[in-house]
Amino acid sequence: MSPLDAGDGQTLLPLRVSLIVGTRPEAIKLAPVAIALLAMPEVEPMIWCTGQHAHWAPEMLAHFNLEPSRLMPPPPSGQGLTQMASHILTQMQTSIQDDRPQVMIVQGDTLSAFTGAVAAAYAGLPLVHVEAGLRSGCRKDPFPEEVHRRAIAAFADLHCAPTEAAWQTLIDEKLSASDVLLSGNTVIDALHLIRDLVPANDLTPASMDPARPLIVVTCHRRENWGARYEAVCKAMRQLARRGDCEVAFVTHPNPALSDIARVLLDGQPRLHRLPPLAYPSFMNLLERAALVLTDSGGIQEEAAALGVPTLILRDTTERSEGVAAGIARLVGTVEADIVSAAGGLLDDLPALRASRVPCDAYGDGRAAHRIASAIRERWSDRRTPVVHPQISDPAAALASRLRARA
Ligand SMILES: CC(=O)N[C@H]1[C@@H](OP(=O)(O)OP(=O)(O)OC[C@H]2O[C@@H](n3ccc(=O)[nH]c3=O)[C@H](O)[C@@H]2O)O[C@H](CO)[C@@H](O)[C@@H]1O
Repeated sequence: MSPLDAGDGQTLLPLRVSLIVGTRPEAIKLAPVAIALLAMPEVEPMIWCTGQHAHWAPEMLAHFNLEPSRLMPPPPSGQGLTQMASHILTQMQTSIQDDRPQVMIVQGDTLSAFTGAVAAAYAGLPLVHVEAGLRSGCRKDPFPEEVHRRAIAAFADLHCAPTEAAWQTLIDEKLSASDVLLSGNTVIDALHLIRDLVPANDLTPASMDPARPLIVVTCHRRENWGARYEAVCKAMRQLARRGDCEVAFVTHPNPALSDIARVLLDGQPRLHRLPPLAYPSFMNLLERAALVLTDSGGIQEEAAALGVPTLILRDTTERSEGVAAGIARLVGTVEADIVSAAGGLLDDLPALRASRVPCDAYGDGRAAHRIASAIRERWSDRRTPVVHPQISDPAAALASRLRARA
């Protein structure tokens, strides 16, 4: 029987599923799900870019040979969370009216994920939450992600937990086990896919000595803006001055950060301020790192999968698996603490290199397949039959025309 055949001679249209992509990490983490759904003839995936990262999100999708089916107009720049949310929510309503999805998917904890969940609830549509069940334990950190995660859990019908701990969190929050899927994190699928799709791309600055251990740094979370960000930059300056390592500080285009970065990072011989990198290039850099310092969620997961020891530039993490496995450690954002933690590791390079053991706590690279299969199984009955135009009785039609002439 064809996947488009209902079995009683009736032809069914594919299930229309919209994937909400707002930011760079959502594009990376939903690309494998879109690819898995595209491989299913019973499903018609549609990627909606909300305009939150208007330029970055489509660019990241392109690395996976994916194109958005809808580009919403970005929220006007310089707006606060409330105005941005209301702009995206209005766009979401128009998109639902025009494209008539039958299931919606959101990922993680961004503003786009949150507004997508609200829009699905208002439209009465089933909602899938990818990367469900992460909790930092502190409602205001990271902000606003932690409140978004908790709110999305209240709207979702299928919760795709990336790890056993996340699965247990959702069960402890009294969700029915039949609505919680232990899928694994799709970022691990993305990492494998990108290695297959794009040739390795080495963007190391010529001034970087490949013989020295490489430290990769990213820092841009909202709660680290201001004095904390300055402290991180100053710590990197101190580490670079040791002269026995190369520091690649991959920056974020937010002017509130890039201005500070330029002032505090430039002019140091072993400290390299790099612009945001394309996903394949960033993965290439991460693979070569001896140590990573980051406040990013996705990078904690990717570094663990690659076995790169990680110092987390935050006071809490919702990704406790890496810490439990010993591949990651929370160091916060106090300058002296960062220098002492990273310096201690660099002082014993053989031990640092020996600790480079890939950790599979975040998934096995098959998360997207599990999620796509669960969606197909759960909501195939929402597919609508093809409506054929009425075939009229030719004799009756002729009789009626003759009657009309008479
Ligand atoms: C701490 C936190 O709340 N983080 C949330 C945030 O992501 P997260 O903190 O991961 O967001 P980032 O902006 O750091 O993006 C990380 C991703 O971008 C890639 N990268 C990074 C730098 C670069 O130059 N080029 C590049 O491609 C990394 O490989 C990684 O895959 O939104 C995600 C999407 O909902 C959620 O899963 C995370 O929980």
